[in-house]
Amino acid sequence: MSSTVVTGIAELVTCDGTTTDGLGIIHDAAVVIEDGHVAWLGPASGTPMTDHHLDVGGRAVLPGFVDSHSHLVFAGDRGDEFAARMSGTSYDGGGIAASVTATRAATDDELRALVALRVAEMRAQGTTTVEIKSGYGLTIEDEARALRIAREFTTETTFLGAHVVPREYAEDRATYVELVTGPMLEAAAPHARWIDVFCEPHSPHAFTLDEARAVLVAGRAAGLELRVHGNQLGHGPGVLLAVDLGAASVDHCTYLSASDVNALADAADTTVATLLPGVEFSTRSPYPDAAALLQAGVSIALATDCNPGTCYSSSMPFVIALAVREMGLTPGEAVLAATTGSAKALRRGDIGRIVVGARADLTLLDAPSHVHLSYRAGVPIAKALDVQA
Ligand SMILES: N=CN[C@@H](CCC(=O)O)C(=O)O
Ligand SMILES: [Zn+2]
Repeated sequence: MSSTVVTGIAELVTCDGTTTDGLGIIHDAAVVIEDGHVAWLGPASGTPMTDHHLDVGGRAVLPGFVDSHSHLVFAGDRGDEFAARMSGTSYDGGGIAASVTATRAATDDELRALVALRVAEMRAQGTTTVEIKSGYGLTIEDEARALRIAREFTTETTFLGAHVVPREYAEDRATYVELVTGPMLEAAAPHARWIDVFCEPHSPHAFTLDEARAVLVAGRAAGLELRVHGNQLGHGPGVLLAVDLGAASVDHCTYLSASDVNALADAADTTVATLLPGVEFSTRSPYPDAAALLQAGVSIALATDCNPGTCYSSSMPFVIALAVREMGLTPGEAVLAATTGSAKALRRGDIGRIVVGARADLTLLDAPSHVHLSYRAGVPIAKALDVQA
């Protein structure tokens, strides 16, 4: 087994929670990596002997970003829909049908190549773990296919047959829910860790509280863990449903009532509120107050939601910058939400922190401090660090 030491780290942001700000920063640090895991870290003066040496030249090193919400398995483009929104058209999920048509028409190899490009784009911006949902197939075969392809890139795969009710079932929603909770779930479950549902009373295409509950209960019975798209387009029951069923995460949380916030605070050990500010950006929606959520004791995460409709950005640095500028987080709070917070949203203890024994998933900034992620918004300073060992 070979080992590599990374030196020249001006600021090592461990996110290990040992300092009051949670960032656990060590200046002039080194990290030793063995067999893909962190074997040692500390001040550079105490560096042990290793087989290989990488000097990063006075830059900051962070835990790799964890993008805990994405929809990367799709074909087609909805730039026209985005342009129309920027001229005042509002989003209601109706455009998902266009992505379903394009995705069904794509070959396996075409879809695989598209996902590979998007995952590479993420890695080039510092993301080392990504969750990928299905949801643009909406037939038994197309959902299973999306998950099979997603599994080639990540273990964090999510069955989202309950993304929208497809056009062909618009007049018979109950039959579609039976399909999603029956044969489609059976075909999808072997390729998925999670099940998700778009619970949204403000969209005629999404699922009601009762439908969403049925989907999640069936998914859990099939051995899947739960996540929810909730409270995206207006106030609704998604957050309370997620908390009630002990979901790992409820995502969007754009519109929250006081009782939603209280419920999330009470459930902070179990259910994370995953904020997706790229969606507010791309749909011209109000940003949720992330600082108030932290103040209330809610566990928060940040993710891109990379998808062809509400946010075609794969960039965690963009999301971090938005969270700081528009949602009231400090640069450090935003980094924590994009690393340990989103690892918690995936119930993963082996990522999102740089500690001995964790996976050596590291992000290198072409800058001396994590503050530059939001200070130098839009500048490509972050990338996943490839280390031999
Ligand atoms: N809201 C539901 N699903 C996606 C959008 C999907 C789309 O518009 O293609 C989201 O998370 O925003
Ligand atoms: Zn989503």
